Amino acid sequence: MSSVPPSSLLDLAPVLPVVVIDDPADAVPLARALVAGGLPAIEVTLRTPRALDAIRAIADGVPEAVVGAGTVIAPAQVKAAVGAGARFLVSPGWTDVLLNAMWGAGVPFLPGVSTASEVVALLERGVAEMKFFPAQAAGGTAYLRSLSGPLPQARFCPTGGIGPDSAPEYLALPNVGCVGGSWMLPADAVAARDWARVEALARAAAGLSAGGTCR
Ligand SMILES: O=C(O)C(=O)C[C@H](O)[C@H](O)COP(=O)(O)O
Repeated sequence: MSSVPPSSLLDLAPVLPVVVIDDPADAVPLARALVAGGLPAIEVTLRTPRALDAIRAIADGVPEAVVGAGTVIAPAQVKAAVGAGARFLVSPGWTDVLLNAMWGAGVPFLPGVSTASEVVALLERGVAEMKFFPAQAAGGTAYLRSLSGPLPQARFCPTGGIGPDSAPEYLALPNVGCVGGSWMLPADAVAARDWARVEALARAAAGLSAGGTCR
């Protein structure tokens, strides 16, 4: 089974796919397509009733993937996700209660922030890697660039409204490790189980860098 390297969740790949899985039977072929395309870290959002089953299926069936849970907003979900095999946790926002639960889980985590005060509060607690959410709506690259002056020690995975065209501009920022997004999993491709198309989109995403392509 793969484990998240001690260095950083943000350095596994330039793009972290954010996945919504309705049918756990899709989990393994979907994860295989992403891994084959060069995106090993996969965030399965806890937004569907069978999300934990999807995480378990990927953890068991695709050992080369690094599967994590997204949309984690309650301590009970932390426990359930790690129990299902999640190797990292991502939240859209955070509270002290949630942060304590994620600290206690023993896996890397990215709490969500969208303001400077939230960043400072996380740094105060010893957390320097976070999700910037919702990235485009909360100020995009201009906002993150502004944060990098006073708060250079904070590193981000911006997520929300990012696509292949805007990703390179995020990746060019000194405080961005990777970007999150769902564009490599178009709803019609998933509905049609067109895993070859998902793999091709993942491959293009994996090749993104600050310059545009070929990291
Ligand atoms: O559920 C969560 O915790 C999220 O992170 C929401 C994400 O922002 C989107 O699912 C991905 O954003 P899009 O690339 O705009 O689709």
